[in-house]
Amino acid sequence: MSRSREAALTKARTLTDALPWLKSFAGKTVVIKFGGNAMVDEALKQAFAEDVVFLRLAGIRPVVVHGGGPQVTSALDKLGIESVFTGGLRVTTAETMDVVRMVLVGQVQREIVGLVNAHGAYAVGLSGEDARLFTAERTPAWVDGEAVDIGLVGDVVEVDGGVVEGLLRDGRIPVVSSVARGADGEIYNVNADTAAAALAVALGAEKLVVLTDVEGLYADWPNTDEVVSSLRADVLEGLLPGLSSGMVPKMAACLRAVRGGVAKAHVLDGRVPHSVLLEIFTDEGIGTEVLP
Ligand SMILES: Nc1ncnc2c1ncn2[C@@H]1O[C@H](COP(=O)(O)OP(=O)(O)O)[C@@H](O)[C@H]1O
Ligand SMILES: CC(=O)N[C@@H](CCC(=O)OP(=O)(O)O)C(=O)O
Repeated sequence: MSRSREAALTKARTLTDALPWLKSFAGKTVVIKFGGNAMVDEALKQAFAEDVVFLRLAGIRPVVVHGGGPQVTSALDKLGIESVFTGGLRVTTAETMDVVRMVLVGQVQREIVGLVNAHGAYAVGLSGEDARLFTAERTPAWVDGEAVDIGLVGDVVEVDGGVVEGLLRDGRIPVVSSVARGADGEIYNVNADTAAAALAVALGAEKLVVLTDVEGLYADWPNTDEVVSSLRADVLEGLLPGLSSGMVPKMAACLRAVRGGVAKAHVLDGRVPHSVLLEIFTDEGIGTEVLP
């Protein structure tokens, strides 16, 4: 067989290999959390935008929930405000909250919307405050079994997904920031992994995909030799109290998603270009999957 014919066949096989996945995900909702640390490279950001547009054109309903922790930290640095994290969550004063809202909704969300819309009229940005998408309740951080007050940090206690459902019905790609109104009228800073899980549950999503800046959950952090490729909710629940910082909200979000009816949650390496497409349309065992 000629070399060009062989190359053509390989390409065709790559496309037909995706067929079973295209069939099983058609019409399904997939919530993707785009992490702040996976968001620092221009080429990766563009690859991510291509992936969500690809999903949409393949008949899947992608919903993006974005982070932006590193971007918030750098804005606070410029203002001379120190960033403090407790149990993986940012200690949030009223002054910090103003910056969080400005950076997440006004900067990071706008940038993702722009990247996606380079491909067509798809992305619509929303804050969790819009149409009361999220209602939050002030939450402490938990350190060694003790509750520690961390200011205006909220957990999502109610989701009104109507606005997102409406956008999906119109063929749009919702891009959601993790800022939420409290039932008390206060505005809260919600960790983006937590917000993504709450939204995935409320929308009855098929899958929650969490992009980050490591290969997945390392079995023996800070040793990075072994990535846990698959774990069940009950096992994860046992591991959670022993996990360190950044992974705590992430793995707790995966647990919340699968316990809330999402078929599978996945932590992926956002540094790998097109990791979302690889996860959804191929058999590659990448990252860490969490099953109910
Ligand atoms: N067991 C673990 N496996 C992988 N990463 C871990 C683990 N424990 C802590 N981490 C840290 O968690 C970080 C990811 O969390 P975070 O920085 O909040 O990510 P993101 O900005 O993507 O939400 C990793 O970069 C790593 O430093
Ligand atoms: C309460 C809390 O910690 N909120 C986060 C919200 C952004 C976020 O979660 O961004 P990443 O996903 O990039 O970490 C923060 O202020 O950094």
